[in-house]
Amino acid sequence: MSLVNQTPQWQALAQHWERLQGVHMRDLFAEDPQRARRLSGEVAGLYVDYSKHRLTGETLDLLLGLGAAVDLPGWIQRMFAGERINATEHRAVLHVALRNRSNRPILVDGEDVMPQVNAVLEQMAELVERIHSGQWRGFSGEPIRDVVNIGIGGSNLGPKMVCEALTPYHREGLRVHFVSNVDASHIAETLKHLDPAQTLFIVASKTFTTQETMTNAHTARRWLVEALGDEAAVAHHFLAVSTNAEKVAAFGIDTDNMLVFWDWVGGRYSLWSAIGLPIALAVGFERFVELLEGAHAMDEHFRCAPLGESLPALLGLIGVWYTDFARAATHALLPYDQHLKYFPAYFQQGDMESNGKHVTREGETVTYPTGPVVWGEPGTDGQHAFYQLIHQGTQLIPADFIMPLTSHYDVGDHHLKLLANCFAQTEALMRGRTLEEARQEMLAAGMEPAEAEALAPHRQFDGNRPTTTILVDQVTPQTLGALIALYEHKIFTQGIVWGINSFDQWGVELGKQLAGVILEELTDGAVTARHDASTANLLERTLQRRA
Ligand SMILES: O=P(O)(O)OC[C@H]1O[C@H](O)[C@H](O)[C@@H](O)[C@@H]1O
Repeated sequence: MSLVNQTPQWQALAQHWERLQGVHMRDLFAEDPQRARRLSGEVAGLYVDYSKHRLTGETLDLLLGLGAAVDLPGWIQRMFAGERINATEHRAVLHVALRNRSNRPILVDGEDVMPQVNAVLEQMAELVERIHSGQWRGFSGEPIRDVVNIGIGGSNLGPKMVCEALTPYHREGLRVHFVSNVDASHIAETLKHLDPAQTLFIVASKTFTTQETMTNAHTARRWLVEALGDEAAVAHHFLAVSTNAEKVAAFGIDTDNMLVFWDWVGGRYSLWSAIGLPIALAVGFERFVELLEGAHAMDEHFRCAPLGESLPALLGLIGVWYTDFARAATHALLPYDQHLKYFPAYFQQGDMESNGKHVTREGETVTYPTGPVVWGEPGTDGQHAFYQLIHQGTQLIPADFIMPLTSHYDVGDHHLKLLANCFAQTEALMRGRTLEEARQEMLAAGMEPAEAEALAPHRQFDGNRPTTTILVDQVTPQTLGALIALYEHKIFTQGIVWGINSFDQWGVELGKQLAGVILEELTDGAVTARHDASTANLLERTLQRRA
């Protein structure tokens, strides 16, 4: 296929964007009292309002036309059918199979993957039960009180984000920790407070070769064996989650203590697999299944709904609208829930590793922007830090506001204040404040006309800044599952429109290779490889100063 920006649908959108300049959302709302109702939808416990966007019915028709032109519906079917759509790695993309609660057969090369998926879920359930009931004992016979997940990237961010998000559901008596960074401080500070006799490590790595994870795993192993005085202790204190049984065995973890997943699960889409074990340990296996159910409900919606009603497809297409036509370079995720604090970081990987690509599936260089920079922090904290730029800066930053209607914490009027702030922000971003309004407000407050005149431009807001609001009644395992799947499919939609492969990540390889070379040089104390002058100088200085 030629580049998507050569299609008539794209050209029509570009012209349409030009025509929409000068149209303010305020006017769109004023013209159409049904706008909020028309441009919102509800699926799997999520209510999504996408009316505060710089778009009209015609925009949506054109975007849907673009989705049809790139055969988005066909690609959705191909993913769900287990086709090897990750062509650079010759892999299917089947995180949806991991949460396929209908158990509908999903075939990869003619073989149904569901029996394997269900078998590992069984294994997880048994393991969780044994650990929770105290049947699983440490080497010296003590029950497990602390679980340390050692993993990085997709083998860390997902379970960490979900464990934090579901804090109100945590079971008593078992604490879950996450160690990811190769910086020694991470593991040292974590282990400092733990009792080896009561600690279980999960070494989580799809490849079981990742430097950071292997380094931390070896450090944990040494710590344990030194404390318990016997190599045999490892079998009682280490589990592995991986696709690579050989490497797990080579590390010294009994493959009986290994949970598998498959090459058709991308690391950043793996929390639904045994990589989610820390979640099941933190909140119980039933809750983990509810998480899967929530995601499955969103999957079914994405698989079956027509594009015009598909919330993930619509959000994806609206994202394309801003990235490619408004040239917005970033996208903010703003959860109004403190326990969703890792949600932006999680989808930073989810989105940026998936759609941070500059060639099409066919290897052609794109001539349009692809994945935006994804970032964010929970509200209301962000309001007092970076929202200024979203309101009055020179960049257009589409933002998602994620808001639970009820809190798990019934404390005074905190939650009403949280809600009020969330809605006020999106209203302010949309409406803005005209120069005249700013002037009149100051005059009404008794300010001298000359000063009001001088200050008005500073206190004027253009508004017309786009936001999506996602409401959930409460953050539960189910609604969280649906929310994560919503974003996963949004990312998929965008990758299809841009014609890129969202499921590989070759961009992280080069740095890894060079790190290997440099590590050898640092270990040997001599710079021997060819480096640019800056790197060579930095390495020399490092060696001198550390000598
Ligand atoms: O699970 P692992 O094989 O250890 O990989 C951990 C992470 O490292 C890689 O560098 C990739 O960029 C990530 O997609 C992956 O999630």
